[in-house]
Amino acid sequence: MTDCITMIKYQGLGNDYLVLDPNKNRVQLQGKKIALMCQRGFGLGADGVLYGPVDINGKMGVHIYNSDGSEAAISGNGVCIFAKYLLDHEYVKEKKFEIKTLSGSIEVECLNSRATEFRVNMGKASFLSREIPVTGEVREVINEDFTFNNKDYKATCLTIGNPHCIIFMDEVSEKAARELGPYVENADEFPERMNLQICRKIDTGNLDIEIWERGSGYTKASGTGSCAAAMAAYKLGLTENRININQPGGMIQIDIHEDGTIYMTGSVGYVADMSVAESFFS
Ligand SMILES: N[C@H](CCC[C@H](N)C(=O)O)C(=O)O
Repeated sequence: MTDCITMIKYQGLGNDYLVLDPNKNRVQLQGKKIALMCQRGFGLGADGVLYGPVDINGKMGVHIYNSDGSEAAISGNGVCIFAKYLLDHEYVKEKKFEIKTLSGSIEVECLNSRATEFRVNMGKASFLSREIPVTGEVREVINEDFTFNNKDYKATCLTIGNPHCIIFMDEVSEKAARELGPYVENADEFPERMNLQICRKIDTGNLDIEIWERGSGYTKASGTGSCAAAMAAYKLGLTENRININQPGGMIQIDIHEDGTIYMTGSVGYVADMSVAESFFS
């Protein structure tokens, strides 16, 4: 029997990823193969692929891919899932360690013995247009007028290492996210495309969000999306600095520190070891 390729599926509040470890499989990853693997009809079904551990600037790191095969600099749920993988497979033994991503070194802390709860230092956000990026003169993109699909919206945009557009609405639903998401993701104002979170304030400690991810479409949860929604609400003076972000897959707690550092607390679960057909890689 030919060497089978194993991928391990995990999920973070229903935001599911396949981990492909190059130390355990001799494979070459290409974008279109990732997209095929992630398909829920012809493939294994996932919101993305985590390829690692690999060496990134001399540190243990992970490459993060969306289900369309595009590479993302950061994923909050992805980092929590990869941290669990590293602990489950004894790449690390400490409870606190760093994972290198294209957006930098991310400090993670495992909060329980089953390695299902993690606290992640997601760094600081920036609302600066040239960093997100958003076209036009350099400014902070706060409560700005945009037109998507011929409708007018007020949006706040920021980067958490990946770009996010936050729109507060009275109706936050899967339907609304699916309708608006593709227009925001691919708007001309966003040269590197865009993740969308539509939000409703419940009170100064709770937001409801629905998500349309750049490169993955509708998902049940988003770590960076939760950080972005919380940071936008806090910047707009709508919330305290500890905010529960309620989303279809569950709740992610966000803490914003005095210096602007954002911490997220997320939960992840192991789903399955999968033996994958060679045809996905040939
Ligand atoms: N689709 C995102 C990356 C994954 C974000 C989300 N799954 C998370 O948990 O942060 C992007 O292209 O920037």
